[in-house]
Amino acid sequence: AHQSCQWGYDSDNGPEHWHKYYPIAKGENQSPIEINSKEVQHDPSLPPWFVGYDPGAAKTILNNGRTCRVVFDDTFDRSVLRGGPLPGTFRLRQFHFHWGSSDDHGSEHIVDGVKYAAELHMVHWNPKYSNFAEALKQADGVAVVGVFLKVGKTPKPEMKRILEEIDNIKTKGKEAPFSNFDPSILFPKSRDYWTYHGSFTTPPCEECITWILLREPIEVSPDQMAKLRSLSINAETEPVCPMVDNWRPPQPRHFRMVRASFQ
Ligand SMILES: O[B-]1(O)OCc2ccccc21
Ligand SMILES: [Zn+2]
Repeated sequence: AHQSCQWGYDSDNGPEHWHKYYPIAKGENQSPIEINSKEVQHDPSLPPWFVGYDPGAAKTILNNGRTCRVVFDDTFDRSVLRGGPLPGTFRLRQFHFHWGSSDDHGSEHIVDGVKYAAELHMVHWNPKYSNFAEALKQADGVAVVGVFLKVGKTPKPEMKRILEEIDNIKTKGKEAPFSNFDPSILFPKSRDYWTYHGSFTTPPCEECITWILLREPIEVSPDQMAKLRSLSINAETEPVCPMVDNWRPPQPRHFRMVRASFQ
């Protein structure tokens, strides 16, 4: 089949290959990046960010063969993100995760050398553009709130509903209803964040994302991580291939400034 629809995270279709069909993958505004606290600039003028999510906007949970994604109704300003570095309100479209094959790695962004077990991406788009496909062609088209997942002793109760659905979406293409869920319950206590301009961490790697990375990780249990790793990338009829290590390594920062909302 056409290679471009077969990108993945293996040695023969992984991040080192993506540029062949998505040349922007070698661009100067790629994500993820390494965050080095010493090079970050505290910007006291950065406002706080806010979300107003309607639990009724949650629709389905999906295994797309690369991640576990929860999709929301984004046909109007129903669940929105605003403030922080953003111009206006952005509509919540979906959230998904990236994780490792063991607890000591899996996040995409790395903070002062620390790799977290996983990274949650809450994806929003700028409704000044007619749709998501249009928005991803614009530098101010998409805003992603990134949340690090750290493994500790206590499970994160707010993750339970997502992980309970995993058994219904084990293989690629499986989808299940997922309703009445306000994803802001997944956020940590602190609203402190780093922000910089970057890209999708997956093809098409478009450089359309204002990243808002939360400093405080949320804590999940080893069993909760194991549940996430029980997803498969294969379809039901194919040999089992675990969905793990679906993260892109850090990309060159080039001349980009990372700003911090905190001292
Ligand atoms: O590349 B990503 O995983 O990170 C940001 C994003 C947004 C929408 C789909 C996939 C992604
Ligand atoms: Zn992502």
